[in-house]
Amino acid sequence: MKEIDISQDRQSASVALELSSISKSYDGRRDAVKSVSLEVNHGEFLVLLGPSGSGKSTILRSIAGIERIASGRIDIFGKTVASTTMHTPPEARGISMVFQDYALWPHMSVLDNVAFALKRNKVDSKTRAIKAQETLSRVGLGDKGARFPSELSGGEQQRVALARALVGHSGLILFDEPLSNLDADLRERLRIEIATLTRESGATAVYITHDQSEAFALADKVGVLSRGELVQIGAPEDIYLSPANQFIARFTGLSGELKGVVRDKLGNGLVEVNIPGVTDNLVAKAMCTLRAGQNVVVAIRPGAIAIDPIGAIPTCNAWILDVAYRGRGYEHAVSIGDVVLQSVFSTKRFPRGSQISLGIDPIGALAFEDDEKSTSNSVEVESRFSADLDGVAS
Ligand SMILES: Nc1ncnc2c1ncn2[C@@H]1O[C@H](COP(=O)(O)OP(=O)(O)OP(=O)(O)O)[C@@H](O)[C@H]1O
Repeated sequence: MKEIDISQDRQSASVALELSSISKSYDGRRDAVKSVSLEVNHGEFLVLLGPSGSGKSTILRSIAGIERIASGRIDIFGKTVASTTMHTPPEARGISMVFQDYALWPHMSVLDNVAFALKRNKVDSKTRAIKAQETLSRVGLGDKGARFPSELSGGEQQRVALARALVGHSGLILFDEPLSNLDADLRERLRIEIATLTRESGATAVYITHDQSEAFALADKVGVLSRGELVQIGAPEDIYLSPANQFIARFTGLSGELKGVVRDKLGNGLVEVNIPGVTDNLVAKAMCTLRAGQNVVVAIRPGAIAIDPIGAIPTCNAWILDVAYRGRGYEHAVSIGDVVLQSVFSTKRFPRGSQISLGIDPIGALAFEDDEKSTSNSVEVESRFSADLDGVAS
């Protein structure tokens, strides 16, 4: 099988990867991926974010050639590798992959694992060993080349897998939740290494995860998936500040949701909302066309809430339900009306049971049309907030 020569295409094509309306079904009935189209530019880092079962792995495996698409087209560096009628096998797509279970060859030394990636490019054995050693040094494992994978920690094994992906300069690297088997501290360190080393190498990356803080930290561009559909794609800041719908707002981190009725339109895309029992003048950003009298759900980003705001008019009164120490400050759970807002950050500790006032910044108060037509505020919100996102809205 002739391998695709990407070296020339890479220089000419600003679009490194193009998915044109790809669909895939495993049982012939329900689509695991529904008509997904997107482009990734050369050198760009795309993260596909979605809950379990949203189709992330299916898209990644289709790009790699492990799965056949039912319809649509996949182009890599300007060459079609998959369509309804053709399928280039994985080994001929010129792609590197980093898996969550590392997928190293157990019988080969660490150096050989990395060097092996160069074998298919017909690089001579001496150059292979030199390049593999250089790349191992770049990932901080210059002294571990003679070991076998079983003699390394999980984090070190994942670094070897990263070195193997980087050494071949394949141009396109696919990451399949590579950090999910690692503990929190190591995850953060390796995330930084993946971000910097991949960018330094000039490779284009597609990375899948269900962790929104990981996605926002890594990506130039985030694609959000829900039930096999690409529901929004854009810069992390755009997705966080202007989520296309309530699902995306929830999935990317909320303190809570408040149900209310639009009192007035204020201009500049803002509306004044009456939240029964809480406040009659919550200023929120309209996320769709809204009119006075309309029922809305206001999704509140954690970074938008300030306790006892200084120099600003408070939005409402609230009570502290819980407080948790987080190193750089405290996260509070606060009760307003019959709603609990979580992850309300302050550098000051507010004791449980104390009454406080809350300021809510409209930049993180996102008003969506409420389909349920009820103004009860007893909605339960699964807050997936990570403190990492605090700064995004500010
Ligand atoms: N080999 C398979 N056979 C049948 N159905 C499958 C297969 N692989 C995935 N699916 C189904 O396709 C849909 C998308 O699955 P996929 O694994 O792509 O999602 P995901 O977002 O990667 O999920 P996770 O984060 O749990 O890995 C799901 O409904 C899943 O049950």
